[in-house]
Amino acid sequence: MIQLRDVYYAYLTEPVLKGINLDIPQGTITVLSGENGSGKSTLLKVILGELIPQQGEVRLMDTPVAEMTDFSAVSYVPQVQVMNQVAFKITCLELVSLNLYREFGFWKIPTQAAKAKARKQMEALSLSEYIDTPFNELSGGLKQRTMIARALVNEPKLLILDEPTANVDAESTKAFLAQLNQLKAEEHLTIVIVSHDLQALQENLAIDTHYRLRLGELSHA
Ligand SMILES: Nc1ncnc2c1ncn2[C@@H]1O[C@H](COP(=O)(O)OP(=O)(O)OP(=O)(O)O)[C@@H](O)[C@H]1O
Repeated sequence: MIQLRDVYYAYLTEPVLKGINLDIPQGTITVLSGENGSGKSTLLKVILGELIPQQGEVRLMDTPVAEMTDFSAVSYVPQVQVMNQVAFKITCLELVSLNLYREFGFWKIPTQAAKAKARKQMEALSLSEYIDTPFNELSGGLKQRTMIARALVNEPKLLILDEPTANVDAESTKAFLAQLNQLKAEEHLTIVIVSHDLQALQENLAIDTHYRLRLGELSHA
């Protein structure tokens, strides 16, 4: 699903990523940890083709990422801050439905079918009571969960999560990680998680591989 070969990336002169090799098979859960500033977000951006490495090769779903035009099978949820707001008034259901825009048809507005799918996805993440709530009024944890519902609604093959349990209480974290296990087992979803919350992950998540990024190099944790 993801392959990196000898990848170097530098913003300025000193490389942040120094010869990264990585193989992530389909249907696995990979955890990526490392100190603040160790390059985790940079690595995610390289995997997603947002940053082009100066050296090395990045392949997503057997295609060089630089040649990919259709990213519909890839969902990325950046870290959500409590202060994150969307610029216009929108309910959670509308926000989740918007990620089905490929199905909107001629009028380019969410269809009833898209809304029904979004509703089902929100229910699966225990968000039923927030369907009509304006997104900007939610707490950080609920915003995070709504963004994850949005990421899952178009049935991706690859889900990349940056600090998904930050600002989320212990009980919701546990429920959310159980859902990730289920998505791996039932949908064969490939999941990559950047996290500091290692104890919760190790206790509740069916992790296949845990890598640590340190001084620009990746090793098994
Ligand atoms: N746009 C940029 N321009 C220059 N340097 C940058 C830029 N973005 C990040 N860096 C530097 O690259 C290094 C890695 O940053 P990155 O955000 O990838 O780390 P991180 O492990 O994700 O950190 P955190 O855990 O704090 O999110 C840091 O030294 C950071 O200051």
